[in-house]
Amino acid sequence: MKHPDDDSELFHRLEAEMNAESGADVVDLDKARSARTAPEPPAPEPAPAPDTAEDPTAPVPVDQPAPAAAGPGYLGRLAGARRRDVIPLWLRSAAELKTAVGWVARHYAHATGYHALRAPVYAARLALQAPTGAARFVGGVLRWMADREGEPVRLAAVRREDAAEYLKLSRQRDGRVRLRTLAAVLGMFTGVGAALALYVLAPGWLLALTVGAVTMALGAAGGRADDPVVHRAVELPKATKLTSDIVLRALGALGIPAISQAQAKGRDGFEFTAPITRDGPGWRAEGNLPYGVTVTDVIERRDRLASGLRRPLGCVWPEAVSEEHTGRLVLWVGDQDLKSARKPAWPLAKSGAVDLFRPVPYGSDQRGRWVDVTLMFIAGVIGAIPRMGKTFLLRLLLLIAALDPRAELHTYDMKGTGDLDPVGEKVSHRHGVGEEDETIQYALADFRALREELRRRTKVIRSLPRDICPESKVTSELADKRSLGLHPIVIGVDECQVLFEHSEHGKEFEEIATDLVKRGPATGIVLLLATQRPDAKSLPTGISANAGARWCLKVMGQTENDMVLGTSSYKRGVRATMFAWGDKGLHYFVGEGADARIVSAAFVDAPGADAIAARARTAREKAGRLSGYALGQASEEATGPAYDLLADILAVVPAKEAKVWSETVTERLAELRPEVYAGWEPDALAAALKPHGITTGQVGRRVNGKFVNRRGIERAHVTAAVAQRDGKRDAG
Ligand SMILES: Nc1ncnc2c1ncn2[C@@H]1O[C@H](COP(=O)(O)OP(=O)(O)OP(=O)(O)O)[C@@H](O)[C@H]1O
Repeated sequence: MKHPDDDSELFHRLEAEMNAESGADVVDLDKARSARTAPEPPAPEPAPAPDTAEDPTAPVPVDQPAPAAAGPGYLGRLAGARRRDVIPLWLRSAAELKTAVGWVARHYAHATGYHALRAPVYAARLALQAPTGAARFVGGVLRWMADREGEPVRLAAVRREDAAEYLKLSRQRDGRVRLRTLAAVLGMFTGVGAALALYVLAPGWLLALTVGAVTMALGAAGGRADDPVVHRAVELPKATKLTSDIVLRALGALGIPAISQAQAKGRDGFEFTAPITRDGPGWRAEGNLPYGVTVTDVIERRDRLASGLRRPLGCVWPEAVSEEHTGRLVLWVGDQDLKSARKPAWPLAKSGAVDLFRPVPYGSDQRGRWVDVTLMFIAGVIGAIPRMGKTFLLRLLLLIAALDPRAELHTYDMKGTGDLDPVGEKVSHRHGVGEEDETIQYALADFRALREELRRRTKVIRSLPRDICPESKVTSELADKRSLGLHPIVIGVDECQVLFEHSEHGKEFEEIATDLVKRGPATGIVLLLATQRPDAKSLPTGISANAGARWCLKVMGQTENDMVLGTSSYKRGVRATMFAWGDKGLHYFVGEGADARIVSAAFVDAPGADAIAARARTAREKAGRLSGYALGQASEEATGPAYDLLADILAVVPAKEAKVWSETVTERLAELRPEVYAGWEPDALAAALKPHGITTGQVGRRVNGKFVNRRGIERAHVTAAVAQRDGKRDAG
């Protein structure tokens, strides 16, 4: 830093005064600074020498003396050491072991089948080649007997006209030929003798076996190198082993100046901190990038890295290590592209139930290991551009919720394509499809009721004794107690922007949803929102900022990325923009108190979802937990194409008639739907209304000037029952 001369003088004087006051030595800062950059600082002294203190021009050492600079001692370093697993994780994982054993078994089963089918062809070809093989064998033996291998040396001696050498070689050859001829004749006799003995003495099968083996051996000897009889049953992919050279080559090709410069000077530009090892179905390299280079710089250039490694993009996964510095890179290179790699089957697809308070596997990471999610105590957002698997992911989470019979599901498919119907129709307490006014009203009534429920729950929790509810939140045990009504409530809304952007009720939806996101988790209410347009309007900041779980499939830009995954995620290298178009279901998952992880959601298609939902429904029926929308569906299914008594009553009793006699109602009903209501008496009507919680009472009317009292119903009771059943407040 430069000061104008006079300023500089003043600066130095002030500094000198301040230091003199504090009893410190006067130091020339410029010189002190230059000492820091001096190539070879003088050997550090334990205490400043007296002449240094007196001489203001003497450089001041800024580095600590050697013992202090050495950092923590041996024990300290041991305490802070990171121990590598004795048994690697992949070896401890039963699922991975099972997968690996399965692959090996399938590989050999395939190879056996392939060759067994072709065995007759192999036999025929070998038999055809046998004469050639026999000729080659005889020729080889004759050449051996004649010592053909020594011939070039003998000829060389002839060319050199070296008589002594030639004589020596000839003598040696004569001896060798004699011996070999003898051995060959003996072998021939033994062979022929053995053949004759076999022919005469051996059983048929042994003879056949021997002839077969000799023929095959001769056939193999008669083969051509460029046309093998047996071909490979499996072309193994050439997943090259990841070596340090390959990693360095790829890092050098990224165009990051610090790495390129280091490599130009003959250094590595990357310091490996652990050996490159197998990690699941791939290789793992770990090390330090040069000073100032961050893992984010590498993630940004993932496509170049893939090019440098000569691997498909879906195989190359650079990651940061959260507990280390920002230049610590873990590079995982899979054997197969993640999107084409076979996913393990979802454990809950065929059987099993869920306790929502415990972690449940819902997807697998790049290494094929299951990643868990605990749906309780979170509010979650799912964001992605269209067609990346957002709805499938939401449906998967709702299926998980459905498999806990205690959970009350509220499902809203605002896109209106029926993707959530498997869950909605079979288990949901409330289910709405489409963005029509009717659905919006239905959803609004439900949201309002949920807000009331939230308030009720907070009161219940507050009233519970500390020993039963120690953390002021719902527990699995509390959820079991039906009398408390604290069972999990899981609300899933696909294309939630339809609600929040609604011209009339948008604000109210936003208010209630924000409340549910903030206070819902502790009271056992889980709100899951999915949107294909993650911006402040479709996902209000009050909601996105408070969501405890975030799932982000492919998005196009930094704003959407940070909107779903949290502020600064993009900067920290958590970038859902790097997913390819084909990476369906692949997403970053933030939650479970862990750093962002790349997860490939389990794939459950519509028929699969139907089957799981049917299982969930059976479990609910057994537990007597089926309610609301799904129950309505059930009774309709059971009674066939039916009538809706309450709706019919509302149809025949106009709003202006607050109270009406039962006989009048039955008369009108019989007119409306004679095939159903003909012959109904007031008693039958009373009995049919009883399950809906509606009782008949005395209704007075003036007939011919006289006041007559008869049994009748109140229209308001019917509208209330319909509202309660359907959540339609405006049913009347
Ligand atoms: N986990 C997955 N694994 C493989 N493929 C998936 C997965 N999830 C979804 N897909 C595929 O992606 C396609 C799109 O999924 P989905 O309908 O959920 O997308 P979306 O993001 O909801 O689209 P939109 O915005 O149009 O509603 C599906 O047809 C499905 O085949």
